[in-house]
Amino acid sequence: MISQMVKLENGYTSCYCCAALFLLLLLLSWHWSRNKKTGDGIPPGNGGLPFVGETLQFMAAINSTKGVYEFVRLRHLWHGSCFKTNLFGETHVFVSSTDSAKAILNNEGGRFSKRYIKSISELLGHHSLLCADHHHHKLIRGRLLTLFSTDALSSFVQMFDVLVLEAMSTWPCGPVLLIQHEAFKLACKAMCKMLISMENGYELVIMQKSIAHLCEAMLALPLRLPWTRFSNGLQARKTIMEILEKEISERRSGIRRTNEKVDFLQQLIEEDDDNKLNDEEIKDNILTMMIAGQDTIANAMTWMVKFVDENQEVLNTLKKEQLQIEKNGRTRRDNLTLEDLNEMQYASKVVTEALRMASVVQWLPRVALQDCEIQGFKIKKGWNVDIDAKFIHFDPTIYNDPHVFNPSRFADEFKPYSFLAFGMGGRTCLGKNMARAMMLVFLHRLITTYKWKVIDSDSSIQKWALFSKLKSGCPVRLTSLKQHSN
Ligand code: HEM
Repeated sequence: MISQMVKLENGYTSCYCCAALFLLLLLLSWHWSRNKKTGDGIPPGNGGLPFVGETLQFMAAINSTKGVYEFVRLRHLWHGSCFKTNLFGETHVFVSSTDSAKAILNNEGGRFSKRYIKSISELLGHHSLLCADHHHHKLIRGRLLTLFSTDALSSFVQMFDVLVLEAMSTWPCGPVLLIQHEAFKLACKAMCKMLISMENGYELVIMQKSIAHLCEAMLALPLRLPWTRFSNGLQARKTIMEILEKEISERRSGIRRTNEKVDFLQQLIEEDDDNKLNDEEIKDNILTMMIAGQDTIANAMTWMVKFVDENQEVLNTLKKEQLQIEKNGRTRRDNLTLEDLNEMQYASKVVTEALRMASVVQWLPRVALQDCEIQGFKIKKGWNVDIDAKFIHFDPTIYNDPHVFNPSRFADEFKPYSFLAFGMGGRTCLGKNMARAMMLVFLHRLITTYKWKVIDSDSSIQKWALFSKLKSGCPVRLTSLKQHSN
């Protein structure tokens, strides 16, 4: 009995000791990092706990409705415009001046290269344009660039307009409609059609679901247990890879032929250049373009609808322009063209302002390839350097009243490297013209077909979202303009 009590007591004592030791470590680490002087030229910041750094706080932000950027925003408040932290066992420095953005984005391959956290590169694949090292990236980007020609954009605009009109013809007036959901379906359809000519049916539904799971897993802890988000993401990648593999082999064997050789997959398969991409590279990059071009665009469109709804003056100016374009005749009968989009001067500024304020991609991840200095701080080789696009987009020294939605601010030239929604330099978004075109088509059809009201003004952010995403999904009630005018 006594020996049992002694055992129990010993058990309690060791528990207390462990807890006390843990608390002590926590306090020491907190105290050390808070009081750390920056006399050594290293950016200020909290190193966090031994081994895990500030990963737990980062994950807590991802799992909150303030969104992952809250982690970054708070540290800017505590430490200033450039700070250092430790995430997933690696050092990250967040930089936020246009000069540092210029130096880093223009120096691709010299002192800096791109680097995503490991979980992202595993989900996208090692040949993905987004994750490839400098040399490999140059080769793949060269191949993919040819797919994004003006001719391709021109036919994409008409195809996307058809999809938008088709979708809108099913939208109910009266009941609540979630813009986020509709925009995601539209973007998914457009990307699947453009990339692999997949238009309808079961496989498209599987594709939509898999892409959603993959996006959710991007920021998850890379735990391979069967029930984790990360494992679900890996499973989704496997499903997409299998669909692509089947598609490639059917096309190669002649079982399936796309009538028009317009889709991206067919163009990549048929290339007969010495430097053509192999099947693994093709699959990883088709997947990359699907991911790069869906959640981003769906979120950007959703924020745009919210911002415009909240700014009646903008809405009125926009309506005037778009109804005039419609009145000019073409868009009632035919599909929108690239030329029509070029006439949308004000709408184009609305799109740019929505992209600035939404800052869908919040920072641009790079890695330092050698010791260097940024914003007056020493950066060591191997550190991750994240260019904080959102901070720059809301910097009051660059944009007056940055929290006001004011498309007219883009009537003037803007400061170089102050608009980073699509990045800049050698890694600029390949689909940026496509994305802008999609937003213009969507805006034109929405404005000229409906009156709408957003019925939930909540700006909370969706948990676990890689790209800034509205939790509410932007619910709207639509009234048809056409019924009124008929
Ligand atoms: C509103 C929608 C979009 C936004 C905000 C956006 C934003 C971005 C950003 C910030 C980057 C990374 C730049 C960097 O790290 O320096 C990027 C890269 C990329 N985006 Fe987009 N994007 C959008 C739509 C699209 C679309 C529709 C496609 C078409 C398939 C696309 C394809 C790509 C590709 C392939 C890359 C990798 C470029 C490279 O590393 O060379 N994006 N995008």
